[in-house]
Amino acid sequence: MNEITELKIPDSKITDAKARYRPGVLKYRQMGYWEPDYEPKDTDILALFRITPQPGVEPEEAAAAVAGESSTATWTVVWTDRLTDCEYYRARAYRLDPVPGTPGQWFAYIAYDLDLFEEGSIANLTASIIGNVFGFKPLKALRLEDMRIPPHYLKTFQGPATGIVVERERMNVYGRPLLGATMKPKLGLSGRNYGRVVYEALSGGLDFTKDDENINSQPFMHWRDRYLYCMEAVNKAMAETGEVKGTYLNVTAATMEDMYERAEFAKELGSVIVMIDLVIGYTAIQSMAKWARRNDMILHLHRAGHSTYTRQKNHGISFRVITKWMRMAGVDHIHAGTVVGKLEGDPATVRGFYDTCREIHVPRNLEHGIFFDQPWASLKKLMPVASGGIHAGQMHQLLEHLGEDVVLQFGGGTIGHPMGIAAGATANRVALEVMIKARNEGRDIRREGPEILNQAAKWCQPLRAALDTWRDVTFDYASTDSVDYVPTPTAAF
Ligand SMILES: O=C(COP(=O)(O)O)[C@H](O)[C@H](O)COP(=O)(O)O
Ligand SMILES: [Mg+2]
Repeated sequence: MNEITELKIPDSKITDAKARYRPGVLKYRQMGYWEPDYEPKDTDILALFRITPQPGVEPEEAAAAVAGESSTATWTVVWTDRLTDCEYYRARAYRLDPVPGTPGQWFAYIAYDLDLFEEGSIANLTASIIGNVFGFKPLKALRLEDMRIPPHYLKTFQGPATGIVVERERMNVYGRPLLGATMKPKLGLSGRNYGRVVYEALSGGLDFTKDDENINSQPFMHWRDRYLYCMEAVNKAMAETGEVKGTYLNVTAATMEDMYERAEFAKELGSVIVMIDLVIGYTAIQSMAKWARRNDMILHLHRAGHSTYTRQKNHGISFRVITKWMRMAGVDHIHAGTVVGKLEGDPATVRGFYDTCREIHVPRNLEHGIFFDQPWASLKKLMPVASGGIHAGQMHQLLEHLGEDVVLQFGGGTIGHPMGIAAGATANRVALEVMIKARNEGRDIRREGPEILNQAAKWCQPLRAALDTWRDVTFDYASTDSVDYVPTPTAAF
């Protein structure tokens, strides 16, 4: 019989110092990482994990393990525990709720003291919160569903470099979504042909065109070539239409130095916007956000790669958390889903992402997957971007689901138009303008939308052709990333 048993140590937090700091292995609960009575402080960073414990692992122990491994604990008692104010620094799992309708999964709430994190660093925040724990053996799966970032910590971040209000002022577009197009084919066009597409799309009525996520500087089109032809197209389209136009020049590259060089050239050529991909990493994103703020540049973020870890409900990170981190990191645009397009997008879940981008204060709303009240502490608003398999025939649905502060981006839905690229752009612009007008006149666009489009198609041949080509195209598949919420009057939230 060993001494620990002799001391009759409890299965919960051990208060006897001799038993607690004796060399050996303790349960995370015994080390104090499960504290159901804990009242989170206003300054605490809160995380909500969906945990799926291995068979035989109690949910309290699994939650305590996540709190422990993401803060001060390791698998065994260490001498240095006694040199640390563990009582203060320890993260605490303080609440567990079974996931409605999903046996074996739990929502675990964990509180982290502000002192555990470096100011203004997404890298530091994430190295704790998602550092080791996702590979932890007692868990079958783990998902970071949501976080509450207190204003005290938010205030150490820059937030969006430009923000929705100033972006609208720079673009001189008010009262309607902005319109864009992603270049297609993604890869293989020469710089000159690429520039032609930009010109056609912008002169046809779009506000923006954009590089796709994987257009950087390949052998078929080096970046300087692309930037030069694109900006020639932008300038020509602006002169012709009298409107402000932009093209997201993707500055994603292998090193920060390369990205800065590309961004500087974009600025020199007069671009109002540059673009980065999520795959460059949090630190690079924050660096580019600071560069964008210093250089009066709108910063577009393509969420390339996110679905590798955001889409499955039981493991990874919800995109609502990525959205939150990106608003803190300081980008101005973020791809946030279309609902009706070709890519994953449950309506309620997407609504939660959009609120996280655009609201000054996001109240807890379990139906939209929002677990915490989130005040945004004056960080500017982040413009959501709807992109992926959308077309003019869905304009009423897009407006209904996504609202007005959004960029609607039609790649195939512009460049695939049977009458040409400029006609594709015109079809989208006309569809948008008539739908906004109808909405402003108080019409029920959800019900009357198709008829409103048909009426406009009588005088707008490009819109007629767009509707004839794509009207029946829908992507009806079940969403994988839906919200687990069963409304009951007695729900103890
Ligand atoms: O290529 C496209 C859109 O092309 P198209 O308009 O031809 O479908 C974008 O990269 C995706 O929409 C990104 O997805 P998300 O916005 O979900 O991150
Ligand atoms: Mg793409």
